[in-house]
Amino acid sequence: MTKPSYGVLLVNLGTPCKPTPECVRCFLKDFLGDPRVVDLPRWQWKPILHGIILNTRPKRVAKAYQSIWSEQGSPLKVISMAQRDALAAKLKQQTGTDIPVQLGMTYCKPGMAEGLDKLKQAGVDKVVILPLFPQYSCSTTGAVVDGLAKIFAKQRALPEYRLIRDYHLEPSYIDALKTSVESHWAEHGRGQKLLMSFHGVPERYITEGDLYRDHCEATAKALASALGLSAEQWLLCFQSRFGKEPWLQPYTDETLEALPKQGTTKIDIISPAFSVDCLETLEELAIEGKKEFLDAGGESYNFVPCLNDNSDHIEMMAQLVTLNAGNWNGS
Ligand SMILES: C=CC1=C(C)c2cc3[nH]c(cc4nc(cc5[nH]c(cc1n2)c(C)c5CCC(=O)O)C(CCC(=O)O)=C4C)c(C)c3C=C
Ligand SMILES: [Fe+2]
Ligand SMILES: [Fe+2]
Repeated sequence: MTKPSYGVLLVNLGTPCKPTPECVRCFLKDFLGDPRVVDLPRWQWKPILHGIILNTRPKRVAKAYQSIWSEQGSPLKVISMAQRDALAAKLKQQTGTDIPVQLGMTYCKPGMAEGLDKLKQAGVDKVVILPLFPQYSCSTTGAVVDGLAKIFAKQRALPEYRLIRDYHLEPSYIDALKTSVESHWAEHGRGQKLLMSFHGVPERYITEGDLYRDHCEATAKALASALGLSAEQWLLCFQSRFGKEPWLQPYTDETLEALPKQGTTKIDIISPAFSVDCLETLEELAIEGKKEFLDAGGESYNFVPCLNDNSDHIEMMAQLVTLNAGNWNGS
């Protein structure tokens, strides 16, 4: 059998293995313990994390996970694995060769080390690494790079690797989002405004150099323009704030509460920063966001799912991978 010329590591954030307070605690300990995510000095953050957050948050968040859990497990992991399989099939169809694709997550299992090991066992020493965060942030893609450095620090030989830092303006990504919104409109009708709700980060990360806000704004403008929306027909907002310092604004929850009072009672909402549906979309937007909007006087609230394993999303990943593999293709 011919050796594959390279492999692909798809990376997503991570998720608890079970929707129980114990597993959520273990996930939050790993995730919120990463200085890329919460960058406060350790002496200040560790007592808050271990003394307060890990004792109070897991019970509440486990309930939220239970409301979205599927028979196969956490949606984030289940859909990411479907993406992995679909991408491997697409690459085989396009290149005629078996290009191994593995999933690795920054936190919890399967980890990036496990994914890289499997690629090594498949015989590849060249890897395209695709973090599934379309917009770069130090708190996501930055954390992936730190995680890789920790793994590589324990190895004598390193694979050759190419990292796709972001794809926030990739035409095939914008096109896939456009198609998804248009088919949603065709099926469910169209609201007065399209809200594009991105995961937030502390505002300070941006003033200190994170590219995230610029990337979100560029994605949002490109999508609005692809859909032919005028300035009054769409809004950019940021969800999931955490802690006391200011995060990127406008906040999604405050926007949802304010819109009906301003005469916007029918909306569609999409979350382009997430490659797969997860707690932040299925619970925070599709369940809680809807309640907030309807309670504030809204009449119609339609959540547009993430691109997940849609064929044009997988096609986009295959394009990004083969482009970045460059001279590895066929080597
Ligand atoms: C505390 C700081 C946080 C930063 C900074 C942050 C950035 C960030 N996160 C995502 C994507 C996801 N976050 C998810 C869950 C989640 N995020 C935070 C906190 C920060 N995120 C917490 C505490 C949680 C867990 C839930 C909770 O306790 O409220 C998820 C979902 C995981 C799942 O299992 O479904 C994703 C995905 C991005 C893209 C981002 C910065 C750009
Ligand atoms: Fe667990
Ligand atoms: Fe998050």
